[in-house]
Amino acid sequence: MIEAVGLTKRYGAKTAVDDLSFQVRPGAVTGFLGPNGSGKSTTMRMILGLDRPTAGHVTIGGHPYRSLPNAPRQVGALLDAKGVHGGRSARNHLLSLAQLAGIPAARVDEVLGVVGLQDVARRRSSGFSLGMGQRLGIAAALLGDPQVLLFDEPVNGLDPEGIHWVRNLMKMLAAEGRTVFVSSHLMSEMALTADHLIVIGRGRLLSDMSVTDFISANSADFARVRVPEDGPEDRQKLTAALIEAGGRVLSEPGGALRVTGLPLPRISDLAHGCDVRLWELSPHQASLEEAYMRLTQGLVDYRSSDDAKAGLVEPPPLDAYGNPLGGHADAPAEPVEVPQEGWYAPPPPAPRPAPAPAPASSPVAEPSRPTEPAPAAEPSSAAPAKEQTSKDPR
Ligand SMILES: Nc1ncnc2c1ncn2[C@@H]1O[C@H](COP(=O)(O)OP(=O)(O)OP(=O)(O)O)[C@@H](O)[C@H]1O
Repeated sequence: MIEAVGLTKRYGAKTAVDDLSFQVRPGAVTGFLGPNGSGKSTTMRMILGLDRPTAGHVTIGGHPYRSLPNAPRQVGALLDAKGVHGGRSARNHLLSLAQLAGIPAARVDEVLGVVGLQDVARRRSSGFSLGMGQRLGIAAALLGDPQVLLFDEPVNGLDPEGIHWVRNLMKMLAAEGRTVFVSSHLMSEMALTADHLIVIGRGRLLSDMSVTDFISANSADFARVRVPEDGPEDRQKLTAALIEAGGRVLSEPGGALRVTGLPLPRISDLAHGCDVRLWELSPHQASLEEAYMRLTQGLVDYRSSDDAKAGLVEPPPLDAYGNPLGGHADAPAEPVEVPQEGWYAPPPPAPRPAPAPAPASSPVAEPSRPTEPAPAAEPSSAAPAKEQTSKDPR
């Protein structure tokens, strides 16, 4: 087990890691997430004794890394796949590491086979592709058959087959009872690989929970509702009914409605009640990416948007019907568009006030949120996914 207590690292005036406490347990893949510059690599370096904490401490199996007897046999790590002597062959690189740690040469050939580099084992690593370099780094981490493994961005540069292979490898290592701690920016990959997540932002702990709990704590389920394309007035009628019943309605690309705050049977009954046929009524859960974006939206140091404050503006307060307080209750019930650029994450579930008696006039849809950042398409969405691009200018 890895245990950090009050771990802090300052570089001059910059606090890279700020009072971080967490445990990484054996038998599970623990994902380590955070925006660029949030302190993931610094934390990993402190775990491995490569950086000295300014305050706090971190141990592996109860000992600081530097006090572990024969550490390479207990802990394996991939921090930087490029940290290889390019003039050496893959085999010689591993052989030199093995000799330093008293690991037999036979193990070198074994791990070369595990990562699929046996055919290029005698080639100089300077000619390796990014993906081959990653495989060599993973081979080095596995060399001592360690119980604790740390991987910093292990799927960087890998093709889909390679990503699939890394995913299965991580899961297999965890299933063998090892501690697997892996950082990544690929949310879709983390959703498939990790059991548990530790999320940091600006060096601080934001979340430490299972993937499932993380998604449900940071996002809300929603229903997708589609009416026949030849019935715009039906769509409007249904939207008004859904809002009046306390639902929140957004318009998706392709004409579907995204509804939160109402269970599926209730939506079905409301459609039946206003005589509107449905072509689709399906349950959806926000993706890990959407939940992650929502949690970290205020803590991104490097953002590609021209407007650094995009997405940080709170929407105006709503009444029980989703109307802006002081808004126009008699405006037509038109659903607001799901934002089309950047990313969109539905809000976490929040208790709604008890609905007041329905006013005679038709309520309006929830107010537009022009400053809310726009959508990461959720897998089954009609629109193609649009990923947020965060750029680290370093
Ligand atoms: N040696 C150093 N000297 C000064 N500042 C540093 C040093 N190492 C890291 N930092 C700063 O500490 C912060 C955290 O950096 P770190 O590399 O740990 O983040 P990260 O989460 O791994 O980022 P990324 O996802 O981009 O790899 C950044 O602001 C970085 O510029």
